Amino acid sequence: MTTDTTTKGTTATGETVLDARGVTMRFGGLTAVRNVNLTVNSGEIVGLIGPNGAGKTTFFNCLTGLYIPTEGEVRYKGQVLPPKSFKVTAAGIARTFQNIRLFANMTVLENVLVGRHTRTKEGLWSALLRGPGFHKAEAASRERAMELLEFVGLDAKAEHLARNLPYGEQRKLEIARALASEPGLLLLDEPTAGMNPQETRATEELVFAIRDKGIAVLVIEHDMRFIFNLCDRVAVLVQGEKLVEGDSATVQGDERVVAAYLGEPFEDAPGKEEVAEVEAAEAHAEASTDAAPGKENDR
Ligand SMILES: Nc1ncnc2c1ncn2[C@@H]1O[C@H](COP(=O)(O)OP(=O)(O)OP(=O)(O)O)[C@@H](O)[C@H]1O
Repeated sequence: MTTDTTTKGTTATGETVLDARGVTMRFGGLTAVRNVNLTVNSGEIVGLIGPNGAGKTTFFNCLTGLYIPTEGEVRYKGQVLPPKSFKVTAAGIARTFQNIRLFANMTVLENVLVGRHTRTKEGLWSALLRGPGFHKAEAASRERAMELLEFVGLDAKAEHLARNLPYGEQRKLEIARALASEPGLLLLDEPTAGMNPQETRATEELVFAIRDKGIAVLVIEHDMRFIFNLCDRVAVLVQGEKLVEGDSATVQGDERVVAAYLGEPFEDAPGKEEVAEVEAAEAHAEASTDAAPGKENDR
């Protein structure tokens, strides 16, 4: 079923950042992801699309240590990933979630600082004793967090509570928090869900800017315009399997992708001829009813 028509995007620079091989995830009798291979190279933005329930988020969870794949292997820069999400983050993969997961009662800045914990060396005792090492590390973290907030356009709201941000800004904050772990690969799960067209456009620009900073991106999205504008390469999952992979034009023009989204016509669905036959029979029946004697009496 799997067809690879991979073409290299113009911005792809070669090094394989993510290499998922034969990833399968079963939940009891349900195979949510079946034997999926996917690579992301440095400098690339890769899209993962598919109808609802196709297995996209499950695949993301297999990449980020939230699930241990039933079969298969995931490598980041050549190293097999440990099956724990905090270790995956420490290795260099960060993600955002389909349902925003911020600390609602913390400030915008604090949320980003939380995202930096995998990159700070200062331990618990240092934090409790608040020695000079702690203060230095904290100052450096705050500076970096502010840079990231500026990057996503939220620096002016650093002291606002996360819960008071409009929805589109909460999504930006999630991205800033993910970037705080200084990843080499960023996974975005439906980053434009619930956004208006302007916010979606701004998110597109933000993802390009992230890629330009040397971070590879893998993105799940239902907004096809966003995906096809953005991605060097797009993989299509259908019922847990990779159906097609290629550049935007290849994927858009593939009849199997259209069929997967719109649904195949029923095998016995009426064709044009059958429809014409039925219409002719109905017209005939109507004409004979009009000409029937009882009809004249009704007038
Ligand atoms: N923890 C789980 N236990 C059992 N089944 C699950 C679990 N997580 C996902 N599934 C099932 O796996 C299949 C794939 O779900 P998944 O959420 O990965 O799809 P998706 O492509 O991300 O869908 P959507 O676009 O709607 O978010 C679905 O049938 C779903 O019900």
